[in-house]
Amino acid sequence: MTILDDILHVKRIEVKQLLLDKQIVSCETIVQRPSLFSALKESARLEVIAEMKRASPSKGTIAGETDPVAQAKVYEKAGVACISVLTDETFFKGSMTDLEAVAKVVKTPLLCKDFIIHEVQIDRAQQAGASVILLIVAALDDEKLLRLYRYAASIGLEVLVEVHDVNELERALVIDAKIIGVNNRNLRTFEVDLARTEEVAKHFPFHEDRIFISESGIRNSADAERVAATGAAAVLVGETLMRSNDAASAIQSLQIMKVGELS
Ligand SMILES: O=C(O)c1ccccc1NCC(=O)[C@H](O)[C@H](O)COP(=O)(O)O
Repeated sequence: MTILDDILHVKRIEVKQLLLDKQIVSCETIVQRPSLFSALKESARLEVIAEMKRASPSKGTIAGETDPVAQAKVYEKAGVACISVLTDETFFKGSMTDLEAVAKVVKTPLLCKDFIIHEVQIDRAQQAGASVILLIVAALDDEKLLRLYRYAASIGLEVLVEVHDVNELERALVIDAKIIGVNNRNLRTFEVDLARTEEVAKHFPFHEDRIFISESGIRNSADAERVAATGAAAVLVGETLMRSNDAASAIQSLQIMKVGELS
């Protein structure tokens, strides 16, 4: 059993509850936000996807009392490409209320960071104001991955498809995922290793119209430079920004020029 198995067990219970909740209805894009894909494609610098993360299975409480609205405003002012809000309550102490509150105050692309296994969660994310959802390849079989990806796209959402290794990258490419993130965290040991990004990057079809992102364990500009060298368009950063006394400066130190863009 991995932490992912434990999380998915809770998600199955949550989905049953959501399906009973008649308030959740599919709705065409409620909030118009800029495209994450376009923002990352057009940028000359390594972009930051900044995460609102109160706690995690690997670290326990990180910043439990943080005001998500204040944090999101700092992120947006610092020019992040996207704000990610962890909405899982049981393992990350996040909530849909956090996402709804953030959605009201920012205009940037907004990622609902959760463990999605059913369409009703996608509807809920959109209803809360998200413009991007996460699909974790390790959590889904091929049929469900494709079905959820197509469903999200059909209601106007962008999808960050998360992989951990080259096999999962191949599965993401089979569904023609356009935005693919490598999570550097081993879900069995919680160890983070940026070599995961480097390994997957060797097999990533950069010549195609796709975006490559590195997620987890990014702490400083040296880490940013290391993953930027692989061809990553963005880093997804949670803990480092949540623990920082000056998140804006921390973000700035990660927004480095991409290799080949320096003149
Ligand atoms: O963060 C964890 O402990 C964790 C454990 C199990 C599954 C997922 C987990 N994290 C979710 C994330 O993807 C990260 O919050 C995100 O990539 C940011 O990571 P970091 O910058 O290392 O906080």
